[in-house]
Amino acid sequence: MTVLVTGGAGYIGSHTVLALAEAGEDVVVIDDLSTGFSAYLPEGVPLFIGDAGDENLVEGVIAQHNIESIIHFAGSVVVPDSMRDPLGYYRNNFMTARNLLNVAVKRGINRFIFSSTAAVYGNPDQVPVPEHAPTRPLSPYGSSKLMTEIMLHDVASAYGMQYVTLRYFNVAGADPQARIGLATVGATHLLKIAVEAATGQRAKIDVFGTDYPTQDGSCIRDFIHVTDLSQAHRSALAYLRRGGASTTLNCGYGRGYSVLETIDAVRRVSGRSFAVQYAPRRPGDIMTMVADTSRIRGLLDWQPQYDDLETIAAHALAWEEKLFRERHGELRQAASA
Ligand SMILES: NC(=O)c1ccc[n+]([C@@H]2O[C@H](COP(=O)([O-])OP(=O)(O)OC[C@H]3O[C@@H](n4cnc5c(N)ncnc54)[C@H](O)[C@@H]3O)[C@@H](O)[C@H]2O)c1
Ligand SMILES: O=c1ccn([C@@H]2O[C@H](COP(=O)(O)OP(=O)(O)O[C@H]3O[C@H](CO)[C@@H](O)[C@H](O)[C@H]3O)[C@@H](O)[C@H]2O)c(=O)[nH]1
Repeated sequence: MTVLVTGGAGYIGSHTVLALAEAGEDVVVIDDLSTGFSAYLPEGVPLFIGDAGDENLVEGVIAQHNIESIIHFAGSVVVPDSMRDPLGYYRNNFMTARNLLNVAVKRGINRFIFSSTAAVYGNPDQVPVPEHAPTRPLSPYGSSKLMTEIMLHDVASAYGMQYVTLRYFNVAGADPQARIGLATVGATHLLKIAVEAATGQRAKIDVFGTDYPTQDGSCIRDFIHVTDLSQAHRSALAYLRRGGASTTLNCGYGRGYSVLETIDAVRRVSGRSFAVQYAPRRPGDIMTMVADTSRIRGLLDWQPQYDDLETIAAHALAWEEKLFRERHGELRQAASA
């Protein structure tokens, strides 16, 4: 009984693969390494390098391994990039999932966990936002995820598949032991940029929009620690294995922090100050995004361990310092070779 994880070499995927492997699950990964890193997979986890939308590749992996469920992380993830390249996002998020589902149906795999996003809600009428709130994405990224959610629902109804769609809010932090973390070069996530500034890799951080009608004028986000999120995937898998009905669940803690508060948390845990520059609003940004978490807390056996912004910031910082040392060391070695 093996779990196929697409995008398992990426940020959230690698933390989930680690959580599954540590729990004794058999896991195989398909990843094209476009933004992922094979080095972040635990030893012994087979990696198939290629496109999760390549039906021949997926068929081959399923034929070789006794796959009982699929966790689908693979995709393109940057909201502003999707504004510039909508077709790329519809291809890599929607069409990849379509092909993967086609093979899953052919091979009779009937448990599927899908990485969706709070971006499907757009600007919510109600905060915290419940799962039944209207979905009005503001970006092609959010639309591509919503279209995939709808397709998954239709496929599951037609072929007797059970699924859990997880709508992640803002994922941040790193493995508490700093074994893995967010390593994407040029990542645009707020906490990543802030810890890059705190470690001197950036001269400043821009705050995109300080004129929102919020307490301090900046946007508000609900940050979830990546390790807690990885455990939510394990809990979702257990839920499906005990026959749980298909469902859609918000993944957050239910508390919002402004962009400025988040930057302050990084300043506090790092003890370092760095320049903060006010900049215009970023196209596609949602103003306030906070999860109503009653459904996930009611349905899954899931106990978050790191529900604290400073802990999230501290883990992100510890990982960034390690990554910086590693990359700096590599550069020095290359220069002296
Ligand atoms: N990071 C967040 O805050 C966040 C929030 C909501 C949803 N999500 C979703 O979670 C999932 C994982 O995101 P992440 O933050 O770990 O990003 P990531 O870029 O680190 O991970 C994506 C992984 O998928 C791989 N990949 C991309 N396209 C592929 C393809 N066609 N075939 C095979 N592999 C492919 C990449 O190489 C990478 O390893 C994505 O679906 C994303 O939309 C992320
Ligand atoms: O240098 C920066 C980076 C970000 N922000 C702001 O910080 C907030 C959060 O931005 P970011 O970290 O880029 O995350 P989101 O745009 O909220 O999107 C993230 O969270 C979504 C779910 O809410 C996921 O779907 C996306 O994949 C993930 O990138 C936004 O208001 C940004 O404008 C800044 O002010 N300066």
